[in-house]
Amino acid sequence: MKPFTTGCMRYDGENFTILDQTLLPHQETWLPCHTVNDLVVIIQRLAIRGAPAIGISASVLLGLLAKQGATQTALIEAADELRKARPTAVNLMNNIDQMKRAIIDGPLPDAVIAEAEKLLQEDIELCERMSTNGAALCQPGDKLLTHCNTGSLATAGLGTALGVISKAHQVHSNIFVWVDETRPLLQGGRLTAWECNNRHIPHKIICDNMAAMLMAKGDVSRIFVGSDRIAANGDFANKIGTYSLAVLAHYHKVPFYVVAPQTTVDPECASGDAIPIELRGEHEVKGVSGSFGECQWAPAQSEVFNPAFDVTPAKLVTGWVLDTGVFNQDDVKQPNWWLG
Ligand SMILES: CSC[C@H]1O[C@H](OP(=O)(O)O)[C@H](O)[C@@H]1O
Repeated sequence: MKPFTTGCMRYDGENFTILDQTLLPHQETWLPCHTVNDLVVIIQRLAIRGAPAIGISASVLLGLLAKQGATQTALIEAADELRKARPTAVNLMNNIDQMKRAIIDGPLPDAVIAEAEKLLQEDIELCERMSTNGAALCQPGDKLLTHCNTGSLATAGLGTALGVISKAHQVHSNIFVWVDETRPLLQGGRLTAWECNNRHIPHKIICDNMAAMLMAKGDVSRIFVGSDRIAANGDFANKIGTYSLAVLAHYHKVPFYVVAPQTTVDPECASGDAIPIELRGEHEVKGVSGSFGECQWAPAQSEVFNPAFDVTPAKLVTGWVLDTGVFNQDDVKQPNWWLG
């Protein structure tokens, strides 16, 4: 496998390492990833997160295991184990299923390594295309708003929604973005803010509960969010808090766009009702832990509900920005709309 570097993972020809996103923005630590168990733990504690990024990381590890001489049986077992690491982001399952076809069809190891390299390069190209498609929707002086993190920490390329915002910043003057901090794990306030600073994109971090007031004041031109799984009818799952943002946008007539590669569409999901929603640990809601310290502020005896995602119905979406084009509510009523 050829050496590569992305915003969140790298392979130098010897070692596969992954940037520990739980420690950003104050600490940049690259974690060694040698085994399936290494990667499952890294994915489940969100050291790597973001639908395309977790799919690519699993594909790369399978390519490296094949390079090291793993048998077809061992590779299939590894693929099945990785496929279960998180339940909502369909890119993980799609990537693993493509890798399994290469493992079965062979020849080993070349076909498996080639498939992993193809998926990596494909995601880079998909990011470029959807970012360009989305930036064309923006105007000079736009005040954009985004939720969670959807940049190079969540993909192998420029990003999805943050890719659009980055491209808009490159092609239009005076682009500004409100960055939802995104409770409970602060992917926006920690990771998107870090990426905006790296990309010199003017921005301000807001608490999630401040978006409504900004829309009421007319201070939000349009909203771009990512997705972990898009159903065939256009409903989509994304980080918790996306649905409430969509309801607010609908009420305040702010254009609301979901940005994703076509690999995030799940034809097997007829509607958002069929998308599995990951429930996570109570410690994430009751306090914080990371490079910024450890504090559990909530009463220990209190119980918690911590869904990692929610589902936004298609009727609240202005447009679906994919690498294959920008689709409206009439488009998503057609079969296979996502293919363009
Ligand atoms: C470009 S996919 C990013 C997507 O993934 C995030 O969830 P998590 O941080 O739990 O992996 C969030 O839903 C983003 O929109």
